Amino acid sequence: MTTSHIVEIDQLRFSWPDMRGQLLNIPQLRLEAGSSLFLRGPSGSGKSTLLNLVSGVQAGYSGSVSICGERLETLSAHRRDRLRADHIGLIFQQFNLLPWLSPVENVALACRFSRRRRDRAQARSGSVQDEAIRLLRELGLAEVLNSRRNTSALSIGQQQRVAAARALIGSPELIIADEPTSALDSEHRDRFVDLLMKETQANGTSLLFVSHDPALASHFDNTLQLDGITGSSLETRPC
Ligand SMILES: Nc1ncnc2c1ncn2[C@@H]1O[C@H](COP(=O)(O)OP(=O)(O)OP(=O)(O)O)[C@@H](O)[C@H]1O
Repeated sequence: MTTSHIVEIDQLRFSWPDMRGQLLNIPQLRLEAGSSLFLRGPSGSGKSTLLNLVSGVQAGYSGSVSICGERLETLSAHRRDRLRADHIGLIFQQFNLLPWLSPVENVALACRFSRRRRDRAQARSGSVQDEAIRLLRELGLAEVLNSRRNTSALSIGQQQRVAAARALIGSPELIIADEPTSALDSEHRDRFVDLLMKETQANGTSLLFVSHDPALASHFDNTLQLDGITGSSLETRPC
């Protein structure tokens, strides 16, 4: 990797086929290693679409999107999948955990798709399993390690922290979190964001975090406001 920018966007324009006007129009965006960006905007303004472009799931844009120095539009779908597995940890709104697996197995799963993350996890704790346990402990989930419950028996807040541990294992350069706090009350929400921030800062990991909730913006280095088709733009500014 030859750049300190984990995400680099230049002249990005995107619209869905049946849309009048551009949904996304981002002249330039840089996310440095270890920095955090809060992405907000009204429903339908294109937040999830932007995350899908950045994570290489959605193609068909003009301009350039680079992750860890690799321009996604020059890569095959297979190379984009590889890049995502190796360098991006994803936390989804619905967590997407496998309910029949234990919390440790869910966390370890991320290393199954990436030798790079597996090697990093092993280097840190001796084995993927021990690194999963370390992360779950760090995230305040020691109690679920001692129980034999599978993941579906956990509370929403516990599932959310399992999802965060799964995103963090193997130290990917970028964590992308899509509305991970929408099911939480304000106290649990703040605690979760603080924990996530602490873990990403300790690893020098960049964080791209989407939420409707403006109260969270103060936790982040920068805010990007999307205005959808009407304004179709954004500004990056310190909070
Ligand atoms: N696969 C798709 N095909 C066509 N249009 C789509 C598709 N996915 C999203 N859209 C449209 O793109 C616009 C932006 O959707 P997107 O989900 O990115 O917004 P969002 O800001 O994440 O919204 P929310 O906050 O409600 O999740 C919406 O008008 C949506 O209907």
